[in-house]
Amino acid sequence: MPPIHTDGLTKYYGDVRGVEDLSFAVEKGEVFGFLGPNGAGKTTTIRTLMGFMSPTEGTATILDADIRDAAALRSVRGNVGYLPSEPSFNENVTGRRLLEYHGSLRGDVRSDEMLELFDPPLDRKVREYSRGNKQMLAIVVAFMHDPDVLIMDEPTSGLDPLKQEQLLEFIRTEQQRGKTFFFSSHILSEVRKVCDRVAIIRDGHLVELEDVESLLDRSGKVVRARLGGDFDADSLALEGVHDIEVSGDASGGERGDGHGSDGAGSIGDGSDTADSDGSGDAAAANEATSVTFTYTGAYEPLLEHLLEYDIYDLSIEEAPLEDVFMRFYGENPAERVERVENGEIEEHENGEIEEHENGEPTDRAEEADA
Ligand SMILES: Nc1ncnc2c1ncn2[C@@H]1O[C@H](COP(=O)(O)OP(=O)(O)OP(=O)(O)O)[C@@H](O)[C@H]1O
Repeated sequence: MPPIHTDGLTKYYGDVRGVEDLSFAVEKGEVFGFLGPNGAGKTTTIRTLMGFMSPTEGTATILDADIRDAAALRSVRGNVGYLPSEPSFNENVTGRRLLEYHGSLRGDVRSDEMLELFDPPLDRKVREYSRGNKQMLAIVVAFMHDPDVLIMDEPTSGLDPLKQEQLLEFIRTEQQRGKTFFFSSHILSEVRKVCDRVAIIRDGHLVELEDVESLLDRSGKVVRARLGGDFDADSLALEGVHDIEVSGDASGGERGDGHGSDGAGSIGDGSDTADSDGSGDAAAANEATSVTFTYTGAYEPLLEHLLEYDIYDLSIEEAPLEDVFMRFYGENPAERVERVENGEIEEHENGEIEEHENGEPTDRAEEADA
């Protein structure tokens, strides 16, 4: 049995859905990312997995212990590390005292080693701790008994960028020692650095489960450029370019990078673009165009194309997770299920949606099938 396995895991808070019908397995030695926007159900899943709440339906196992069986779960706790989303400790004792206490519960194999990487001020009382200090203390507590399975809820939150990077690096090293990680995040970039596979949860439903490389290939990059020269927006219709927005801009910098300025408009929507700032002929030589788009292809053809212009600024970043959701899962999954049940749409195995009219496939859908 995989170290973590869920089977139809469902948790409702009264009438409020936390998560519904989650089924997945986390394999030994895997770093498994659990991704979703705020309120998607990440914490609910983790707290249910840890046995802090009973599932409404379905179940899960951790190291073969059924989470509904408190005694079984207790027997494996010593081999599970847990990092909550908002660590709460007894505020009136020192960090050192807390480590001694947790060491007495589950053992302390490596707190000294951990403290070299994550170093909260141990002799101060926890109530004096900053958010980042508390997070570091919680990380030491999660790892100090050297568990085989680590369950972590947004583990980098509260850490400064250097410590965030150290934690991700530490996770990679621990994975090589055969440790299994299940961690939630809403930050795609950190997930891509360490995870083998990701599950994406939205509105309590699992909407995707795939390896990270495939997800990133599909999610694309956000490209922002400020280009000089005689910019022709239509020429950007390269394969893999989506959601183009352009705006006129003055290259002297008075108007910032122009992103999101009043002049913004989509190609084809009839809005004025390169000249929208009305800067006139005198400024023409200094005129720049800001362009933002999503790109899913190889870099070379894109860069070759952009090099036809003077490039004042260029940034290529991963698409925010929210954009990934909108691109691939723009519809609320629960509504989608309802529409399938009502015969309004049909969902094919390749993920394509076929629209029906009055319960019948449209001509367009039939053509697509042919
Ligand atoms: N104690 C609770 N009582 C009632 N509803 C709750 C409770 N905890 C969570 N919920 C609801 O369950 C859903 C999932 O919340 P959850 O906290 O699991 O999401 P999350 O993905 O962890 O979000 P975030 O990234 O903001 O921490 C939300 O609709 C939330 O409002």
